[in-house]
Amino acid sequence: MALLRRDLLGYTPLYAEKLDPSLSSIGDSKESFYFGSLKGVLAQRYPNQWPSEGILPSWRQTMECYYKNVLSVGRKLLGLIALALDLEEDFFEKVGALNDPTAVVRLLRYPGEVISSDVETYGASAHSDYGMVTLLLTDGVPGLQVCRDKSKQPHTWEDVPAIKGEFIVNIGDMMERWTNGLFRSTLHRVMPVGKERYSVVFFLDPNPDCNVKCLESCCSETCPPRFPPILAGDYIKERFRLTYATS
Ligand SMILES: O=C(O)CCC(=O)C(=O)O
Ligand SMILES: [Fe+2]
Repeated sequence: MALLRRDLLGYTPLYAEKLDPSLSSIGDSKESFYFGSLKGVLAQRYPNQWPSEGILPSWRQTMECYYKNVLSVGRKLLGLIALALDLEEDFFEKVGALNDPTAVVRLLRYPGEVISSDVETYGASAHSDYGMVTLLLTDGVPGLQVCRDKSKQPHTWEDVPAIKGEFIVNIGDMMERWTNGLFRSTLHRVMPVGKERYSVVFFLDPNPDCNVKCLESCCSETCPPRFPPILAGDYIKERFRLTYATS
């Protein structure tokens, strides 16, 4: 397939990904199309894999327009998160996170029919997103569930309603590392509901060279950093390696 993912951009087939690597299922029951940066060093290093204009006229322009708009919402949201943490509004700009960020849109399709298998198959198995924040739109078909307290076993899952005109926002793992757990990343999953489902996800992750290090205001002698500093690029690479280990 011409658009099969290169550096994860383009098309990802059914079952290629397993968001919860501890499961023994063949993979998550969904297919997707990824695209990322439109300009800058990352765009040159990881070029998008667009379908030809002949096959999908105006599709690329529509997607690029969405990308620019959702990225500007994401930047604004991070400014508000910085203020909530008593930091300067442009903190995430200043530490280089938003200078050529790893910002990716993912178009997802979950098929309605589920393969019969002894092993439980999910649309998206339980996971938290890797980066700073995720902005999610769905077509209103249920399936998305969230676990409010991921430290408590067994996990309790709640349905997340889709509200027209609103984003569902997930905190990512790198935000959890930065804030020493003050902002906890959201454990979530997508259950198969026997109905086709579409969603559009925007992952806003730091530039790969950004050092994600516990904020001074979030640690003390009695509450030391729970995570060592890590380069965002190294962290994301390892998470992708585990997620696609079986593909
Ligand atoms: O499709 C959804 O509602 C969520 C997808 C998701 O969690 C992901 O791709 O990380
Ligand atoms: Fe997710």
